[in-house]
Amino acid sequence: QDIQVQPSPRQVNVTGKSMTIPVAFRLVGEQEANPHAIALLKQFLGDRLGTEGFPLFVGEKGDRAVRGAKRLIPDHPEGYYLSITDKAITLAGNDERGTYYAARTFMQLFHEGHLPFVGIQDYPDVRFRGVVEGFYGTPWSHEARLRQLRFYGENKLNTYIYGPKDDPFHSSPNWRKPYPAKEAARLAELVKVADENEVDFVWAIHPGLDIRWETSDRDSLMAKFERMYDLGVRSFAVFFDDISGEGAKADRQVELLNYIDDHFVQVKPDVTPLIVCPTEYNKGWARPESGYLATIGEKLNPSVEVMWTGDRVISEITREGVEWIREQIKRPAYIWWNFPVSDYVRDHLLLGEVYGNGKDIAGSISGFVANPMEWAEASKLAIYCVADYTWNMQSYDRSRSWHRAIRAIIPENVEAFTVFARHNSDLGENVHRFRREESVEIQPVAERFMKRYREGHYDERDFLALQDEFERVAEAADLLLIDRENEALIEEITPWLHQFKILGDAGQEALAMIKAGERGDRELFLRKYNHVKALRKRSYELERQFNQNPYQPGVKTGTTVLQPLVLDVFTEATERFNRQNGTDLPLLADYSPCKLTTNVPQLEHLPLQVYPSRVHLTPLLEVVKWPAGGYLQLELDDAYRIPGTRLNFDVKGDLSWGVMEVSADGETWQTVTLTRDARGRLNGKWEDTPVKFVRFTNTGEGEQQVYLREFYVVFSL
Ligand SMILES: CC(=O)N[C@H]1CNC[C@@H](O)[C@@H](O)[C@@H]1O
Repeated sequence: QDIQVQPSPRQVNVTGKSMTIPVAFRLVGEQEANPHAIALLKQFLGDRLGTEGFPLFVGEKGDRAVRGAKRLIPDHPEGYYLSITDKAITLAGNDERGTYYAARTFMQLFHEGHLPFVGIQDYPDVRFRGVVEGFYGTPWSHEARLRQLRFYGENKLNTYIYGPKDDPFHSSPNWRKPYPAKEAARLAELVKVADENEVDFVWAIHPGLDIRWETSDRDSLMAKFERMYDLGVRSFAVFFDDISGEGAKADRQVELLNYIDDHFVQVKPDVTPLIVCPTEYNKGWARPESGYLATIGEKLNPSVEVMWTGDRVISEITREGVEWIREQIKRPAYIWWNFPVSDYVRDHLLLGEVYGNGKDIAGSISGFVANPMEWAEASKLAIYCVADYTWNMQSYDRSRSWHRAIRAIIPENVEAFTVFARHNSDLGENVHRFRREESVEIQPVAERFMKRYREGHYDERDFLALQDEFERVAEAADLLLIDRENEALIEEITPWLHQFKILGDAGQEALAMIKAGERGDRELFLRKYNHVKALRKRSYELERQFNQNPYQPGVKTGTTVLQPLVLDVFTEATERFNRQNGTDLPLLADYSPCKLTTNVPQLEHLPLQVYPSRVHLTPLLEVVKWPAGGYLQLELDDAYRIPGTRLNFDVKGDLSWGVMEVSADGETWQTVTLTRDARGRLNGKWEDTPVKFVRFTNTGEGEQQVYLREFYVVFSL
């Protein structure tokens, strides 16, 4: 039968035969085997375990219990040999973790009262596999982390890197300070549960925002690592990402890292290799003239792992890309994959398939950890697939893995969640220009239908297919809203489920407008028209109510295919009705009264948040390199007074290198006086004459490195 094991094992020999599950098992090898594997088996087998019964041999290579299998155990870290015959069961690890993984696979083979006769030889492609909790935004809760660690144990992920950007004891201002007692106790519990699930709990520190290259700060960092060691932490990382100025200097960073390696990691008996996230962590930012990567490659102790996000901040990982960086840093890169992280598109859920990474990169990397969404349960879809991909790349099948992930996460509502996830996977326009497929199956139907509808002869089968899809959307939302099997997941996605229900209803009603219009049924048409407008209004209100944050507030769903389809159908049907009836029913406002132009590369695709009388630039999480002469310009759709504009670049020095100006025609400009408030933000206004343009320019001599924390313009007629 089809042996379904997650992640997909390397070598599986099945005989096609099986046996009914023995009523009793007796463990052989308990004294020597990995205690976590033994604990897992005892918990799983429960009262089936006894002194009599079917023999279950468990142990590591060299242990007596599994000496007969010695030659069959793969000679790879975390490898294992598993066999089930009518005589005995053997779970033999190449090391302790391998035995644990053999037990995890064994547990998955129980199927409908039977155990298959099978021989499995298995081991992972990638040495370090897992998750880096490294996003901006609300850090995961303690309970969410505990659930994550157990999930990693189930999926043979061996690494969890604790590095939430907004934890003040991980980053500034308190990285020098010990955790308060309550947080310390929680971290100690996480370390314990990680250990039980054979996961390395890596504690990361992010000192670069304010580190001083003096002995005192070096000692503070060492002291903090010692305290984390006392809490049980045995794996450590230093993140130097998203910083500028003093902290970004490669030679200083290397000096500190080598000191930590020489005086902490190498002297402790049980600490795994140090991991660093460099400041130049992607190829788009690597500047050979800076010599940064060359310094890392030549001077950083070879035992230190160096993280890398790929060719860009958010990017697919390719063989060419990992070979390039390997040359630069003189070691395999430890991949920090920025997916499904959504801290730069916070109004979207990223529930789609994991794809686009090379299947030929295993030999060129040392690790692969995914940076997830702040929505821990929702992130499990992608994490499950990353576990499958990093364990056995060649056999990885993006669709099979994704469907299995859904079944693993919400087994009672697979169909509904599949519909929901299909239409919540793309990011929409974003500053990193990273996109994902969405609504793949229905997209060609939607495109063909709209084209032919506009031409006046759509295919009824397409109409019915779209109607059916919108019905499924509405049904899925309601089924998931009452789901109680994974309450933590439903709690996270509830705002999006409400939005999804509205989308399903609006889609059906917009299609009903077409039929009413064709039948000349004015009264019905107007009912449907008003219902769609009401649904759109409810959607906007929901956007203002949930998931408010200073970056991308609100709740977006189906933004790539279904939402545009509803708008297109509504608009076309209403325009036809107006023509046929001489009416002037208004269309749905979906305009943008503001256009951004810039010559600052990192700002070129910055989405705008447009409100009736305000426009905000989406704040950026990374350091912005603003070249001399670099400008950012907003063009409004009309001439307005500017009762207020605010700028916050979070720079310590003054902003004498920059100037804010306004113009009515884009030719003659007037300078706006900016005054700094108590929080260092620059405020200005222009009420003398109405203007259409607002711009900010680096009029200085050199490049400036700033954080785009806030930039908005309030305008009024
Ligand atoms: C190494 C890295 O990607 N650092 C940052 C900055 N880039 C991506 C962002 O979305 C963050 O989540 C992330 O923590």
